[in-house]
Amino acid sequence: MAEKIPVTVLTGYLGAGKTTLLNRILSEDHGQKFAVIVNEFGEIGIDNDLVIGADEEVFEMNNGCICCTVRGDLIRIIEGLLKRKGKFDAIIVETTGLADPAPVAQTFFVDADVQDAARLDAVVTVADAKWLAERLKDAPEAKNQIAFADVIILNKIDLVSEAEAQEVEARIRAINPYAKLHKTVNCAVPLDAVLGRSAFDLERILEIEPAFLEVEEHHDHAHHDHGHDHDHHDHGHHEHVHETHGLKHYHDEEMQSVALSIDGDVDPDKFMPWLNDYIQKEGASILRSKGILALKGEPQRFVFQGVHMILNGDLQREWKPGEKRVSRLVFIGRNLKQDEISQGFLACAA
Ligand SMILES: Nc1nc2c(ncn2[C@@H]2O[C@H](COP(=O)(O)OP(=O)(O)OP(=O)(O)O)[C@@H](O)[C@H]2O)c(=O)[nH]1
Repeated sequence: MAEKIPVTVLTGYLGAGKTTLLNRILSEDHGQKFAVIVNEFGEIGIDNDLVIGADEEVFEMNNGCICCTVRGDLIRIIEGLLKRKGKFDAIIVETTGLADPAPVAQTFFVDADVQDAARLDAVVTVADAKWLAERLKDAPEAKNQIAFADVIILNKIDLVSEAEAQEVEARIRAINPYAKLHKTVNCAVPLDAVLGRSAFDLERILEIEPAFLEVEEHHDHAHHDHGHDHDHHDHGHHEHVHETHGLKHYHDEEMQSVALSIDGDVDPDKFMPWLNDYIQKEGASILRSKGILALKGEPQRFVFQGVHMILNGDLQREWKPGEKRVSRLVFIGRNLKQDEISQGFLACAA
């Protein structure tokens, strides 16, 4: 039988550094050809544009709720890829920061065609050394991502003290004592630390999730009410738990995204102060912000990203001839003031 294509699932909470790691993998001189599948939260495909070489083999899945639709989508995309077998040495799936990695990992164990041709190589979780401890308190997905990891990249070590780094590592170890852990700045790890691990250990996952392989037989993805037991628990912070295929998925209902787009340029003298002020003021509830903007009079695209109050942005490549100059922005966070954000941004139009 032909060798199965290895699949690496890249997960990690919002802003931890998944795209940074992905770009590192893709830009290294490895002589391999990867297919990249990106799932994102928010309505506008910004992540896709931030991935190096995004012009070629990047497949996007734009679903809010990964647990309900992703498996069908993922299976469809992977089946398409597998038909082109021989063209790829490996597949990398980057999940949204809010994803529970379980249903993604499940795909490789429950769909017969996928199972025949592809194997899950490893779940790689990028964790933000500065924010992980907070997220473990309020975001159940963050905990699941750690629990499911075969490899943990404890990133942004530059933002914490030695003692804080040890503390966060201890918290990780309390959840997942087995994963290989690398402490990094900008996800600087050797490629073989994340790829070709043959590390996804089903035995261990079954210890965490005994129901992992219990799947409903006649699952109909086209049908909206497809037999999930929506099991609502009130733990005080509006999380709810889906019992899907015998497996629990957590959702955080306070988490929202606001995606905005201006058909044209923004005025940098208005936009920059607005963005900086707003992020300083509301950064506690804005987990993640990103944008690609056309600044008036500027031939290059301005790209910014933020995690809470920390923002960074720079001019990247030029707008291509024929490429439409649009200004797009996404904020992801808790209890966002949608109207305020929208009015503030629209007022920056040039
Ligand atoms: N200080 C510091 N910043 C980092 C490090 N790694 C990444 N960043 C920055 O953190 C921000 C988020 O990084 P991304 O790689 O986009 O994170 P992500 O996990 O892909 O984010 P989402 O796709 O929104 O979930 C960017 O502004 C990076 O430049 C690091 O080690 N130290």
